[in-house]
Amino acid sequence: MAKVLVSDSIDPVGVEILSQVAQVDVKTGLSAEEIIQIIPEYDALMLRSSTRVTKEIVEAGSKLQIIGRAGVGVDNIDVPAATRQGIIVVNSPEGNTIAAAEHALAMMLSLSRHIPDANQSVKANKWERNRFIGTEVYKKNLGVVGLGKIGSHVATVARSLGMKILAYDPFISKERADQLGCTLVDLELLFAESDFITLHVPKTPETQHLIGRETIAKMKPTVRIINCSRGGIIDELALIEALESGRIAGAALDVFEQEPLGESRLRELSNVILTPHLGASTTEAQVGVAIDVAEQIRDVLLGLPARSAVNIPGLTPDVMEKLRPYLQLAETMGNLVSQLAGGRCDSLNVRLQGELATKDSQPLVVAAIKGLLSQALRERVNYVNAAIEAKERGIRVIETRDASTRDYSGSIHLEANGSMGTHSVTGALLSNGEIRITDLDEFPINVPPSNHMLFTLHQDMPGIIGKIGALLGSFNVNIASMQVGRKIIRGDAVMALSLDDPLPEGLLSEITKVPGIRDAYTVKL
Ligand SMILES: NC(=O)C1=CN([C@@H]2O[C@H](COP(=O)(O)OP(=O)(O)OC[C@H]3O[C@@H](n4cnc5c(N)ncnc54)[C@H](O)[C@@H]3O)[C@@H](O)[C@H]2O)C=CC1
Ligand SMILES: O=C(O)C(=O)COP(=O)(O)O
Repeated sequence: MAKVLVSDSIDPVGVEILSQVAQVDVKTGLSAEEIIQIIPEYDALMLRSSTRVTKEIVEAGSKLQIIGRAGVGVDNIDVPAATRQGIIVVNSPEGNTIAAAEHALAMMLSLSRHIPDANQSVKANKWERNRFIGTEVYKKNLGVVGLGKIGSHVATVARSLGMKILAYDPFISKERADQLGCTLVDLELLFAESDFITLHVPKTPETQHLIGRETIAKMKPTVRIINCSRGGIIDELALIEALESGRIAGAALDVFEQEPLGESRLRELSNVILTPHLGASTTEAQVGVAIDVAEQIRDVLLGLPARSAVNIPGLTPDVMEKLRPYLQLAETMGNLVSQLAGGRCDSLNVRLQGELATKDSQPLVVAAIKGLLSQALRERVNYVNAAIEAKERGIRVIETRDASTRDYSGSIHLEANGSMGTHSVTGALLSNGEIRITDLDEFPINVPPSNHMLFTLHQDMPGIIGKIGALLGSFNVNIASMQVGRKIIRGDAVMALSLDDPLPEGLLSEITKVPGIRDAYTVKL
C-alpha cells in the first residue's frame, strides 16, 4: 500500500480521502533533518506553508510521486528540484481565495477603525473614545497590486464599500479590469494616489521587496498598507522605519519575511496590526483545500492525472479525453525513433498533423520526448521532467503543426537525428484506438508496434522477403506480422516485422549479409 506523509495540520477530511488508497501518517512540526530521514519510505507528501520542502528533502524522497500543497503558494517548495526528480507538484488554486480576500478586507477595516487596539483598551477596563478616531474607506482609493483571484474578490467587495479601485497587474487585460470596475494603472500612479494598498501577488524575483524605501517614498503619508500575500514582498526593515517615523499611517501584515515572526520591532508599533498567517484559516477554506489536494494525491497514486499540477501542463477533462489514446502513440513512436536513430539523439522534430495540430496537443510533444528518453532514463523520465531532461542533454526539440491530413484524422510524425543518422516515423490510430506505424523513413507501411521489431532497408527484388523469413525461422524466431513498403518498383524498400521473440545474438549481422539488404535495425518497445 502507498504511504502518504502529511507534515502540516490539514482538515481531517483530507486524511479520510487519502486513506482510501494509502497509509496516511500525520506528523507535524518535524525538522528538515527528521523529514529527510523518513521521506524515502513515502510515495506522497501533503503540506501547507509551515513545511519547507527543500532540494535535500526532494532528493531524499526517492519514492515520491507527488507533493500536494493544501493552499495556493508553492514558494515553500523547491519546485524546480521536484520537476527534475519527476515529482508532480499540485496545489489548490481556488480553495482559499475567499478566505484570504476576506482577511485582507478585515485587516483594512481593522486598520481604519483601530479595532484591535480599541478592543484591548476596553478589555483593560478603559473607555478611550477620543483615542480611536478612525478614517472611512468610503470614496477612498484602494490600490490593488495583483488582480488575480484574491485581488479580484477584494476589489469587488471594496467597490461595494464605495472605494475606487486602482489596480496594477501587468498580466491582466483592460477588459478584465473594466469588468471588475477597476482602473488599471502603473505602479507609480498606484503608489502616488492610493489611500490603502493591498498586495495580492505571488512571491517571485520581480515582486521581492516591491515595497521598499524607494517605493514608500512615493506614497501618501496617510497610506495604509495591507499584506496578506507573502512575506518578502515588503522590505520589512524599510516598512518599520516608515512606520516609526510616521512616513506612512499604518500597516496590517499577515505574512512575514521569517515565519513564525521572530524578534521584531513590528511588535512594538501601535500603527501595525499583525496576524500569524491566518489568510487561509477558515473552516470553509481548510475543508476546500484539503479535499482539493487530497483528491489529486489519491488520483495520482491511482495512476490518474492531477487537475492542478503546477509543473506539468494542466488539461481540461475533455482535452485529456481526446489526447489520452494519442499519448501512448507519441511515446511509443519516440521510443521507436530513438532506437532507429541510435539512442543518443541531438534533435527531435515533432510534427502534429490533422486534428492534433492545436496548441492543446502540447502534451503529445512531451510524450514523444518521454519516449525518446526512455531507453536512456527508463522509469526516471516522466511527463514532469521529460522536457527539462531533453534540454539538459542538449536535445533540440522542434515542434510544427500541420492541420492538413491524408488518411487519418490525426497523426504524429517524428524525426530524430542520432549516431545512426536521421530517421523518421509517422503513426496514427485506427478507429478502434489501435496504434499503427504508417510510415518509416518516408516509406509507407502499416504495422502495429510490438515488443520486438525488425526493420530493414533493402532493394525491392524477388526472393528477399523469403530469405529473411527463412533466416528468422532457422533461429526459431516467430513472425507475428510483416509489411513491406516501397516508393517505386524495384527501387529501395523497407520491411517492418513484428516478432514474437527477441532477435538472438548474431542474427542481425546475418541479416545484413543477405544480398540486397542495405541496413537492418532491431527495436525493443
Ligand atoms: N495569507 C494567506 O494565508 C494566503 C496567501 N495567499 C497568497 O496570495 C497571493 C495571491 O494569490 P491568488 O490571488 O490566489 O493568486 P493568482 O495567481 O490568482 O493572482 C496573482 C496575480 O498576481 C499577478 N502578478 C504576478 N506577478 C506580478 C507582478 N510582478 N506585478 C503585479 N502583478 C503580478 C498575476 O498576474 C496574477 O493576476 C499569492 O502569493 C498566495 O500565495 C493565498 C492564499 C492564502
Ligand atoms: O495558500 C496560501 O498561499 C497560503 O498562504 C495559506 O497558507 P496555509 O495553508 O494557511 O499555511
